[in-house]
Amino acid sequence: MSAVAVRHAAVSYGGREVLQDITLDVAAGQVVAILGANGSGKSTLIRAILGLVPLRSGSIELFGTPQRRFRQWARIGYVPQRMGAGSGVPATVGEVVASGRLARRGIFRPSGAADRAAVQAALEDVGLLDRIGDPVSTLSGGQQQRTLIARALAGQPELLILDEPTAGVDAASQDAFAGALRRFGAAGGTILLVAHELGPIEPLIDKAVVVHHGRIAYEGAVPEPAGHHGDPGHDHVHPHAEAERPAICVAPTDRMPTR
Ligand SMILES: Nc1ncnc2c1ncn2[C@@H]1O[C@H](COP(=O)(O)OP(=O)(O)OP(=O)(O)O)[C@@H](O)[C@H]1O
Repeated sequence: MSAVAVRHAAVSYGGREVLQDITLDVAAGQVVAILGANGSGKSTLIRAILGLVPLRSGSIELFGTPQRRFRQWARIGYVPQRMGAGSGVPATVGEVVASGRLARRGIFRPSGAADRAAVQAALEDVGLLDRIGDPVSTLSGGQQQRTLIARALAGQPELLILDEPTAGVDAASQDAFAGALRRFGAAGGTILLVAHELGPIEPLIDKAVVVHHGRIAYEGAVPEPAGHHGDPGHDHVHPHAEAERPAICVAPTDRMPTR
């Protein structure tokens, strides 16, 4: 079964078409990365899947249910593009992560042992359990981002949707993040993420989808970033899994090949 099934979806902002004819499947248990240049429509696609922006045409199903009838939002954990939780909110790390339990337990029921255990497990997973009582504002940007990932994990979702979760974060946070995703995937979780640079999560990716000017330009194995690999000084420190991998543009500086 598909966790996410998008069919011929189009999205417009104020009459300007931003996504056109998007068809995409994320199978249960799959790890799918959405790549593409700035402004290509990646975040809009994620927001459409989450029901945050309306479709102009086409359809989306979540776990086999048409999105407009889907109510089981606790099955989905969402990590937004930028940290908002630390800016001006005097909450502790533990409180932010505990807010990820709300959809699961209902807002009027006090948190119980299961909630506290889930919060602790999620913080341990991202390597921040020792910061549980600290104000979020005292954490680094990467640690704040890990807090948001822990918040999503604490809800024990089946599908994690992440929008550029590691953009600009330090290497330690990237590694902690990759470890948490690896464990989530190994336990059967489904992951859909927008990424600019895959970094340590590249080995986890089952399918890459490149969005270009609002359309899906490529779907398949993780592409080589065009324009860097061929450089004479390029340092080949990572293994190449297959002899032939498609070279396609994923960075804003890359140019699409003309067809
Ligand atoms: N709320 C909005 N209203 C109007 N236009 C928008 C809105 N959000 C995004 N856009 C436009 O839609 C296009 C796609 O934006 P989107 O954020 O989906 O791209 P992206 O691929 O996620 O880019 P980035 O990598 O910079 O986040 C851009 O041209 C953007 O300016």
